[in-house]
Amino acid sequence: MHDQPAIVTNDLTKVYGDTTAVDGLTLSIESGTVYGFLGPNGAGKTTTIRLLTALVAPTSGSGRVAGAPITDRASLIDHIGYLPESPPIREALTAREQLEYHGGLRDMDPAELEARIETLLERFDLAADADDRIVTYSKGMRQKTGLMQAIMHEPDVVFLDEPTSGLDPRAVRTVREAIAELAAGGTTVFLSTHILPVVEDVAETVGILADGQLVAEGPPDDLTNRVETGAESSLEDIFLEVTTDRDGEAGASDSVGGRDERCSPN
Ligand SMILES: Nc1ncnc2c1ncn2[C@@H]1O[C@H](COP(=O)(O)OP(=O)(O)OP(=O)(O)O)[C@@H](O)[C@H]1O
Repeated sequence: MHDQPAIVTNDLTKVYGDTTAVDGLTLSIESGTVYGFLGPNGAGKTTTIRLLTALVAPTSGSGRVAGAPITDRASLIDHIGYLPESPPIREALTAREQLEYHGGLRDMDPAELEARIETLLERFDLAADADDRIVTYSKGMRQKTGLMQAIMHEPDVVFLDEPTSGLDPRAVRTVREAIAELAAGGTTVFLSTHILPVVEDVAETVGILADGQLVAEGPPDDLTNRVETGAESSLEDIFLEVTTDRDGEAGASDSVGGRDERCSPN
């Protein structure tokens, strides 16, 4: 696993009618790293994740995740975890029941499953609420339940779409620490978020998408050092610079950040 990139794509493209949601995306993401995936609304981030998790088929191009082709969901499924923006959890269940149900779907050994659930509930501060119905949970508690579900089978690669959305600062910190722990344990984390400080804190590499194209990529420090705005430069500066066109509208990719502008991740 460590000899090959965890995620590789080659010219990956997804077209919906007149919209090219993902446009010739070529990625190579090392195992055991956190990749921060940024982009304005509608840039194609969720579509990219749906391609990489075999939920939609590419129009053209190819990719592999944990060695499995992204067109082969059956091969891919054991290797990946996915926390979508709205986690697929059942309101009528308790968190414990939800996790048991999900582990059952994944054919996890029952004793191993129970131990794993206890560990996760403690880790995410949900042990005291684990036997209450999810319908009574706050947004943050639901988000944490979704995150536990995404990582409970210890996937090689986990895709997190806005994992800190709706969380209070303490819960954000828990999630940030969990992401760092996952990566330290060898899991590759593909993190899509609008919350730049979280990315700056945890990601080894950042990719910025605009109009379906990768317009900047590199370690956060390298990206921010490229912006000549003096001491105030930040990931927010680079984000705004590469996703803003000459008319000052977000989302264009043909001004500052053509593909040639990308930093090398190395
Ligand atoms: N199933 C679909 N059918 C048609 N168009 C779609 C579909 N899914 C996404 N799109 C379009 O593809 C483009 C990219 O959408 P996507 O949801 O991937 O962006 P995003 O970067 O995740 O946005 P956000 O940050 O707002 O979640 C948008 O123009 C969207 O309208």
